[in-house]
Amino acid sequence: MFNGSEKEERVFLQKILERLRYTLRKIDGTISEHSKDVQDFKEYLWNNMSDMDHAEKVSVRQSITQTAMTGESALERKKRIRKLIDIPYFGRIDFAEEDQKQPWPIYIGIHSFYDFETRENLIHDWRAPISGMFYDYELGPAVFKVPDGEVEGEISLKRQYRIRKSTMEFMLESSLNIHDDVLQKELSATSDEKMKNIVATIQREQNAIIRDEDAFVLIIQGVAGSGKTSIALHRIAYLLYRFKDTISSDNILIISPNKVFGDYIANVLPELGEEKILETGMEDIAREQLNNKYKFQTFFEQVSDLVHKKDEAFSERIRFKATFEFLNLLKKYLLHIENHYFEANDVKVDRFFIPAGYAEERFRAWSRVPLAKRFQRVAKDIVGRVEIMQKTDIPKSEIKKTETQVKKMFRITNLQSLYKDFYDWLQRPDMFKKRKGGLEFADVFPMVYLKIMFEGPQSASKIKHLLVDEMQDYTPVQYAVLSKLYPCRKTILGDANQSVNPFSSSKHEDISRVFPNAVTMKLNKSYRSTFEITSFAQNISPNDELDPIIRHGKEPQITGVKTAGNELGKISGLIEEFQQSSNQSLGIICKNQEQADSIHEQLKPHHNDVYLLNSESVAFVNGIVITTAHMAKGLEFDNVIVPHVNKKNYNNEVDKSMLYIACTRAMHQLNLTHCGELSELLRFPGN
Ligand SMILES: Nc1ncnc2c1ncn2[C@@H]1O[C@H](COP(=O)(O)OP(=O)(O)OP(=O)(O)O)[C@@H](O)[C@H]1O
Repeated sequence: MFNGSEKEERVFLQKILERLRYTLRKIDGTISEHSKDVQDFKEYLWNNMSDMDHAEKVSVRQSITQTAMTGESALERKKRIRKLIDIPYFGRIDFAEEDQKQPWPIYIGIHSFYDFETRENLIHDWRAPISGMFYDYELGPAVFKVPDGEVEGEISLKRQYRIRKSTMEFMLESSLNIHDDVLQKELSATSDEKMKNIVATIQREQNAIIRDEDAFVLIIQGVAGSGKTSIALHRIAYLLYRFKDTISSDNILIISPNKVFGDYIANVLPELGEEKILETGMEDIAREQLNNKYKFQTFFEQVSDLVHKKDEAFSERIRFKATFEFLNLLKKYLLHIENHYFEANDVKVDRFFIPAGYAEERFRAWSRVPLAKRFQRVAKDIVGRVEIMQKTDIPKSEIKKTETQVKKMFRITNLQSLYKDFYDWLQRPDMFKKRKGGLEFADVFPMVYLKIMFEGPQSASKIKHLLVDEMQDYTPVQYAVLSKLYPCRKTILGDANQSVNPFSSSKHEDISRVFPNAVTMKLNKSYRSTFEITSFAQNISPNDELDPIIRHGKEPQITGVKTAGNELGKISGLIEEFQQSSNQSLGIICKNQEQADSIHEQLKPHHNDVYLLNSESVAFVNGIVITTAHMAKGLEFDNVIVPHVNKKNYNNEVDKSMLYIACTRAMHQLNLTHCGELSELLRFPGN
């Protein structure tokens, strides 16, 4: 067998490293040659400019561009080879096609490595079709796809390696549960500053999602810690590889909940050798679509208001606008205004008169054009007709006047008045309430939707794939807006159990109603937390489908104390314990920002390295972080402390969501503290 023993594998690794280093030296040589060539061309151009004709100058400039481009791609290759020198590969399968006797070893890494001198493909990219078998099969029969069908064969060996800084730390021979052993090691490690790639341990059900090429809209419903975000980013890397001729990183947009989350995940794609992708948030989209004309409450503020005060009417308005039925009402209203709000009149401009009937006929004829755009078209038709009749051109000023007259035939054209009118038409004027600081957040997207449908979207988008994370926090109207703005392929992921606003959360079934052809895939295995933490969180918000990974750790601890001072003392003690441990990150996760601010103020004098994360923050930091459940969504910490879990602080549906999110952020250790009676939400056997 090729490289049968571990000793042979270690020798082979050295050989591969040698080839990689040799290639790196060659690339370095090429790069300096190219930069010298560019320099020479430039000097030549400079010195001979006056004697050269136009064609000659163009030709030299083209050579400069060409050489510079070749130099850049050499630089790109250099980056990849450097990464491979650190970790050349992480897996191997030996595969024999059906009619072959001898299996053929396939080493799998983050990138491929083709040795141009020996003409051998020494390392295969994890995204190559053949590498897919590493994730999908154990020993025995296996299949992979090729452009004209499938190749069947047999896997006779499967190995995993952990190589770091060019040194093999361990190598594991495949038996049925080997995959689990390596996975367990990865999951037990302490957290990193940024989300990391998981190429070496992608699980079969995750691989199916990463490599899915059929679904136009793919919805991933996954339990907390099931790898949704990781998988979605690996999927993007896969799509960029698979469709490199038609899609590049600037054709992909991710909608993420906040800047901290964006920063936290920003490293995954570059680690996988791809460029960063564009990122935006729902509020930015709304601001752009509304041309920055309207002030509005942010989603964060809406959730804060909900957490702070009980205002049944406010909750009811949110609930009402978060249903699929509400989206249908908006659609019906648009139909209603199209049919009833245009009252054609005779057009009388300085030199001409056109009867109302013609304006009416033209308005109906343009039925495929958004209402607001039709005014211009109708005016143009009217002017065109007059020009034919009068055999003369109509001056611009009269065209403008015609347009104004046509526009006036529509009962309401101001967006905000139209939006208000919608509630009058519904006979629910109580559902629209203006607040001091601008629109309520629940009104923002219905208004954006109305605007897009009334006026048409701002501009055609270059986005070819849209990624929506934390899907549970967006309403059907928000999805309808996304579908109008980005009529491209989509991957939408989230968890209905982790909504920060249960009054306006969406389940995958709700989202499927907006995208009827969407394919839903589920991830039920939870990887982030120890079995003990996952079981604890399950008691707060049970989910029968959740399948926890069996990795054991300390039982979560709830500590009740007599005074607020004692609670702070307990938290301080836990911080010291953490500082003496090997763990890297500690999240102190509060219910709302005031509580986070207050704990921060009180802890600061004793611990100068605590960092407050709020909605203004733009970057994630490792270490001791004090934040809210809302901000912590999507993030993870080695240790988590949830303070103030008393009856008064955690008692309703919103609180339950916050508590669940907070607890599921913990990877290895979870502590909860309270002063006063323990919250009912935590009264389950064992507490
Ligand atoms: N196949 C895997 N191999 C190694 N680690 C994994 C794997 N799948 C998930 N993980 C780890 O599990 C943790 C959770 O992953 P991720 O944050 O992507 O999950 P999520 O479903 O988006 O979580 P949540 O919804 O709770 O925020 C991360 O530490 C990730 O590295």
